[in-house]
Amino acid sequence: MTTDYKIKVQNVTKEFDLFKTRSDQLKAFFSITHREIPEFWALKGISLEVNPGETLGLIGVNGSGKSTLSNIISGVIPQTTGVVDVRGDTSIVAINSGLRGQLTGLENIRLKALMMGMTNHQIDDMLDSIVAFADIGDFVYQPVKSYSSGMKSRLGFAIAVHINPDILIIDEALSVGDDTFYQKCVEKIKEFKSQGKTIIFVSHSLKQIEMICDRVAWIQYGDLKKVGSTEEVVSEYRDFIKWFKALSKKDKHKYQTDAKERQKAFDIKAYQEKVTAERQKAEPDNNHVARDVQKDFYSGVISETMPWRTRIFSGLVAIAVVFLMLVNISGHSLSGVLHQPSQIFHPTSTLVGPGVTKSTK
Ligand SMILES: Nc1ncnc2c1ncn2[C@@H]1O[C@H](COP(=O)(O)OP(=O)(O)OP(=O)(O)O)[C@@H](O)[C@H]1O
Repeated sequence: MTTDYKIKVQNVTKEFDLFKTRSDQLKAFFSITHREIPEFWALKGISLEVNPGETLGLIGVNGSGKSTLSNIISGVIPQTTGVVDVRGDTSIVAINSGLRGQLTGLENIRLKALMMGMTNHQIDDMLDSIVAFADIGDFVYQPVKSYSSGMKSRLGFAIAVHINPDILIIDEALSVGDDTFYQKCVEKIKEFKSQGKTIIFVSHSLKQIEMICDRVAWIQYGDLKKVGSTEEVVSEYRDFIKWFKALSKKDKHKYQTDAKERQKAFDIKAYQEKVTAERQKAEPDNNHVARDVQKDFYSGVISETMPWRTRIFSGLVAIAVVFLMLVNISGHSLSGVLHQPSQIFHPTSTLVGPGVTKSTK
């Protein structure tokens, strides 16, 4: 791995819990161990780098993990383990992400630009240009939830290119627009490339990949199958698609089911041990390899479950709140109850009617 990368992804995994109900999700959040919930590993340890000014294509069959990886790189979702080092602002254009359905097109433009640190004055200056690029007419005044996927894509792309990010991530956004819009986007992407910007381009269209990308990463059911020159990787991927298409319906189903089963059965501890062993081999004099790998795996990660200390603290706060409520209801002073705790069960007065109390003493 080099040091002058724009994006580095190292040993990145992503686990999704396959909850059946909302209450299962809530229980798992508070429980000490929630491993009885089925796991699904959308990414099983991806390592790659993107160089400054490079356009990297992401290809792979449906459900292979392309969107998960691009969402992690753009900070939309956290990784489960691994290092994600992104040197610059990212802007992601995806068919179904980034825009708030309740807000109008104009409000979305303002929100996204404000989130990127622009001032209202700067936003006013470029508003007309964004609206003209999106070319969605009066729909710009309507809530985004009423847009077609092509319109969402147009608006998303228009916003993303105008806020001028260092890194542009395009996830299938060109596949839903019409030809005129597609050409406009391609021109803009070329302009970005000539300005030396870094682009990650996710697409099922190998023609688009070949036209736009300098290198390609092929993601296959959570693994990085191959990364290399566009020509080489696309050619190998085409061979795979040809082979897959030639399978019988039953064999296709088996191939996909086996891959998904492996994603469910993925053992993160075994993977960490494998990475540790490999690094130890590469760095025989390093006595702290296990510690370094543990740090790389978990230090940059935001836990989606409540950490132990937070659980204990939240529990103590909840007990204190209930205790103070009971003291208040009992009518005794806090010091009195602390002195003689049984007082909490003997209120000083009882309620006999609306706003009327009767002393029990
Ligand atoms: N929130 C989630 N909960 C559970 N599983 C998820 C979640 N998001 C994604 N997945 C699963 O993770 C895997 C990877 O999904 P992802 O959307 O990254 O694939 P993709 O390569 O972008 O697919 P496509 O080409 O169809 O867009 C899929 O099996 C998907 O079902």
